Amino acid sequence: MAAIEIREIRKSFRKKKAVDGVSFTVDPGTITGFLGPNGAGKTTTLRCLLGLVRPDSGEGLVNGRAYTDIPDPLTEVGAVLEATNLHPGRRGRDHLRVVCDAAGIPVSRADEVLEEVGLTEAGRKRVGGYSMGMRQRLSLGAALLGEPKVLILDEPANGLDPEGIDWLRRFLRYQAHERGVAVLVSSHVLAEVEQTVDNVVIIAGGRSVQQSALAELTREGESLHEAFLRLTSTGSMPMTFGKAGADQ
Ligand SMILES: Nc1ncnc2c1ncn2[C@@H]1O[C@H](COP(=O)(O)OP(=O)(O)OP(=O)(O)O)[C@@H](O)[C@H]1O
Repeated sequence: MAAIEIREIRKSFRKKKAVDGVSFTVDPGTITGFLGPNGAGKTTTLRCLLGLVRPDSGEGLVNGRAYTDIPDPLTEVGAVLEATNLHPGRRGRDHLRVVCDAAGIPVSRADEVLEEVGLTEAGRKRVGGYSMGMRQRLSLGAALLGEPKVLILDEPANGLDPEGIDWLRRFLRYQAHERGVAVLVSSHVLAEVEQTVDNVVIIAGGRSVQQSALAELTREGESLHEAFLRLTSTGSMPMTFGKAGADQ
């Protein structure tokens, strides 16, 4: 059974179609990059999967169940959609301990996880003083508390410096390939995605335009960046700048 299954999800906001029939699966032990231009419908799809938005039709399943039907979701699914809902006055370590308490997870996991995400020292400081990269890592840490076998991450590389990005790549590969976790990760950092993922799902305008192994997509020598532009480009971005461009 697939660890994550998206079945024909459709969602409109007012009359605008945000997601228009997206389907794909993610198997245990694999990393799938979920890619698409701005506004393609990635976050909406992930929010439907996590029960935060009700799709108009279709469904998202984790281990064969809707997220909202999972009794102890943190032990089955780790999700980070945005790293902003952190209390600025709370210390990083306390944030994790509060999550443990609420989820019935032993608080000793907080220190283990701080070490895993490289925040052992910083865990004693208040989150208000964290950089964006530190917030990302703390949010990722919170997602790991229940030792889930499914990870769903929306733009986890946002705000990470090169060392942080390198760490994230090794971390995701460890989770998938050593621990057997199913990882679904959206990203715009294609050079990084290319070095990290096993499979790609590319959507544009709410519809799937590619689902395959990364190796299959780039088999003809095309980079992921080139393939992405070929599959998703609308030609709506200006190609020239300044006066010369304006005159043409
Ligand atoms: N709550 C909402 N209300 C109205 N429109 C929304 C809402 N959420 C998303 N949309 C619209 O749905 C479309 C898809 O948005 P979504 O955030 O899912 O795209 P995305 O692929 O995650 O984009 P990005 O890469 O820019 O984060 C966009 O046109 C967006 O404006």
